Amino acid sequence: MTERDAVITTRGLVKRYGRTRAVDGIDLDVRSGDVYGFLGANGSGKTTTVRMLLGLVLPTQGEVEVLGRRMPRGGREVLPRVGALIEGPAFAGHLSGRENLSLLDASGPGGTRRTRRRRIGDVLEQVGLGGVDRRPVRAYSLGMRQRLGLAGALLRRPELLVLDEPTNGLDPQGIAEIRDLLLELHRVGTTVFLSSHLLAEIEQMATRVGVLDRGRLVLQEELAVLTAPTGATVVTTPDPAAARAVLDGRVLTEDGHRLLVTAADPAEVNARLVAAGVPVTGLAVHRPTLEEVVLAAASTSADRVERPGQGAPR
Ligand SMILES: Nc1ncnc2c1ncn2[C@@H]1O[C@H](COP(=O)(O)OP(=O)(O)OP(=O)(O)O)[C@@H](O)[C@H]1O
Repeated sequence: MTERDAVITTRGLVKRYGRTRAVDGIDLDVRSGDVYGFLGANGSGKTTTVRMLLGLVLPTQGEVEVLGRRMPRGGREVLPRVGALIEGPAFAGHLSGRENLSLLDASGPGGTRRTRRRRIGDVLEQVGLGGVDRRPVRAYSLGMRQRLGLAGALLRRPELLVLDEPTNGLDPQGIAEIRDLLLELHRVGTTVFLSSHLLAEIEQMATRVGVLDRGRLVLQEELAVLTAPTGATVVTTPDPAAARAVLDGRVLTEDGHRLLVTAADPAEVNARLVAAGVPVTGLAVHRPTLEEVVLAAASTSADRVERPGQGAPR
């Protein structure tokens, strides 16, 4: 793969609050075209990191570079090119979504007045709030506020989106819509930095993953590399004992009718079993799931990030 431009780089980034090391020496490497999934349990330091990236919190130690500029010094130049959504975006409750976006655009740098109306209309449509844009924000659900926050992040058509738990408060349909929207923005060239405590969300969206565990980055790698074939084949058979006899010593694990076999080529395993008269009902190249990878990297963090079908580990 060719080296893509660095979009976010941190070196030895630390944030201490009294005796708490909220962020403990992390080296982030986010490149142009990534959907970077920043995975960590609640309290692992994601929000503190995001705030430092945007120059909202000063690091205790270490360096941050965003779009080639040191932060927070380069903020005036960099921030107009970045769309950000951080926990619980603040809006004026008595104003409509459209009015809030208008205020937001007028107060920040780079929001040309001439194009404001059109840009606001576009982003409200994009996040699915086109029909309710005149309702006061105090009548919005949490999910609608989250969408409005995302609309605010998109107003300047940013090169980089930095989103802290963007699907918080959304129902499954809302989550799927935001996922599709982010993937579409990524497709047209936006780099996305996405923090989440949801393994499934990161696995579905990210091209590159960073795992934060109690302030430390315990894993950072392309998702495709993390979940690359392991060189084993998963065989499903109604007669595991017979399969085990035929495959003589190559069975790594057996789980009911499912065997994990040392063999990179499922066809070869199939041919041997079928030749010996052992029925085969399923064959697949084995790949680890993100959950397994996270577990191997740091058991403590995997215990604490939320897996599919679990409640939030607070
Ligand atoms: N302003 C602050 N003062 C003191 N401690 C703080 C402050 N902000 C964060 N912390 C502490 O730093 C640690 C990391 O918090 P942070 O909010 O960054 O985690 P997080 O991964 O974003 O979690 P969540 O998803 O719950 O927000 C926590 O122990 C938190 O209590």
